[in-house]
Amino acid sequence: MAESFQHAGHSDFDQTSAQFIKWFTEADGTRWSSKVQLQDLRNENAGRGAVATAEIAEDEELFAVPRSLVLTTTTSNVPPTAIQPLEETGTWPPLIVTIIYEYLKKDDSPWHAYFKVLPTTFDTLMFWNSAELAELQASAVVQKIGRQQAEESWRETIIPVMLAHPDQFPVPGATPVERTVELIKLAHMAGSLIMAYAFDIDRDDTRTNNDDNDDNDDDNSSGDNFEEDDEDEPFKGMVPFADMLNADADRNNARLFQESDYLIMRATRPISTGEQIFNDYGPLPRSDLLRMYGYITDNYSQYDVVEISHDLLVDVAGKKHNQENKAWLKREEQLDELGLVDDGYVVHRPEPNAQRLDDVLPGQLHMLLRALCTHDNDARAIKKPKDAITIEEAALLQAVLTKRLTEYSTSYEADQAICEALQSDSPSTVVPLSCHHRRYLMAVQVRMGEKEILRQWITLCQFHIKQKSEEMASGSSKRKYDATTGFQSKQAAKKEKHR
Ligand SMILES: C[S@@+](CC[C@H](N)C(=O)[O-])C[C@H]1O[C@@H](n2cnc3c(N)ncnc32)[C@H](O)[C@@H]1O
Repeated sequence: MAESFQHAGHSDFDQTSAQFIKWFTEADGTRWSSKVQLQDLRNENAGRGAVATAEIAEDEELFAVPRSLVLTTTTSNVPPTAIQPLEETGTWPPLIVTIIYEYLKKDDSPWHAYFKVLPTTFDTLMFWNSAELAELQASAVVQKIGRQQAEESWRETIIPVMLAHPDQFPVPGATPVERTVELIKLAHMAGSLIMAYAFDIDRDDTRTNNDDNDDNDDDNSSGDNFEEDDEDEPFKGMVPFADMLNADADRNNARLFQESDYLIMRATRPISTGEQIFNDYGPLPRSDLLRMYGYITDNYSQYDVVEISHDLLVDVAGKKHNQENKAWLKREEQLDELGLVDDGYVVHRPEPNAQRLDDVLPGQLHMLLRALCTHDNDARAIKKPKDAITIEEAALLQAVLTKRLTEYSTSYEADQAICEALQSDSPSTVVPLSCHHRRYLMAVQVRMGEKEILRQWITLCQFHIKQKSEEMASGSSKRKYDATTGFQSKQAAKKEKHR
């Protein structure tokens, strides 16, 4: 839940919701089912949310938003002179400027009642202080926040444009430096609204949703710095009411569909009376959910990931300081040409019933392990491994994961004790100074999830090594037996060759 909600009294909060509903229902062309109610869910730390007041059938329309009500760079009257200079900067910067423009117009903005229900402060990682971020320990998400890069980019793009139009962007400050400070604060607010509230607006007749981060948010991984310039980058807009829906992993039961004149929210499952209506933000790991939306729930833990850096892999394999090792450098170049080298590799949480390393190890990681384990005088070209993971490869992976685990400064068990204390009657005793209680708990839960994954993978490696060793042992006693008969099977000979 965004922080600003916490301070509003019940009547203020309800009154703002009522004014927003009135504005929405009176706007030209909107439709809204009487079975959908906007509710105060602050007791669940979830701000506002939509709840079903009667049984809703699958596919039933919940509400419909005409395109004219969607806040975009084209529906707003933001001066073209403020938008045109940003044409080459992607979708985010012009929309940030548009949101700031409408926000500063206050009562004169057609979206005034809508802004009243939108937060101005957030719990997303962009707004965590250094003590709170430190509690995420070695989570790779910390490197993805990009606050400084965002601000640097804004100083070159949107800030000059807004400073050049002081009448349209009236902010306090006697000097451009002072006004820049105010505009940066507003850009953080607008950027965070886009991150957590905006939808991809397809221009053709296809489905749309604010799960723009579906593919684990690669469009937004650098999107924190709000400087996308990908030609395929989707057009974005703020869709009133649709963005009042919360999300919760597999409890999601609604989706936004795009038609030529309308964006329509429909139920994707039957929804019972009293049930919350959830949109789908995508299968996000909790680290990214925290980064982009500022909340987590246990239901998202199934999507958690850990990142292993390329440097760590190479380091543990003993190749890091091996600039003289021409064989390895050549192999690394080959891997790069095949598009297999990244700064980091994502390791997903194994399915609960996963038992075999061979079933869960991604092909890319297997190829890297194979390349790292290949003997230096083996000049064969790198190919996708067709055979099982070797003991050496599993041992290298286990060593990498074990080292990765040591990068987190507390043990899983210590975190478990912290979580229990935080959920006890006197939680404040364990909250470090300068940390907000809820943020601290979420950070501990995220780092625990990552440690859990590392431990699960280490167990899979250990099991694999044990099993392979047993197979080898029984294979060699079989060969001994075979030797007496003078027979060695083709398969055993092949296995032998690959060891
Ligand atoms: C698209 S908005 C949904 C409306 C929001 N609850 C509000 O009151 O403005 C997304 C934000 O809602 C909150 N949110 C969404 N789903 C949630 C959930 N399951 N639990 C807690 N907060 C949630 C987070 O603050 C998130 O950034």
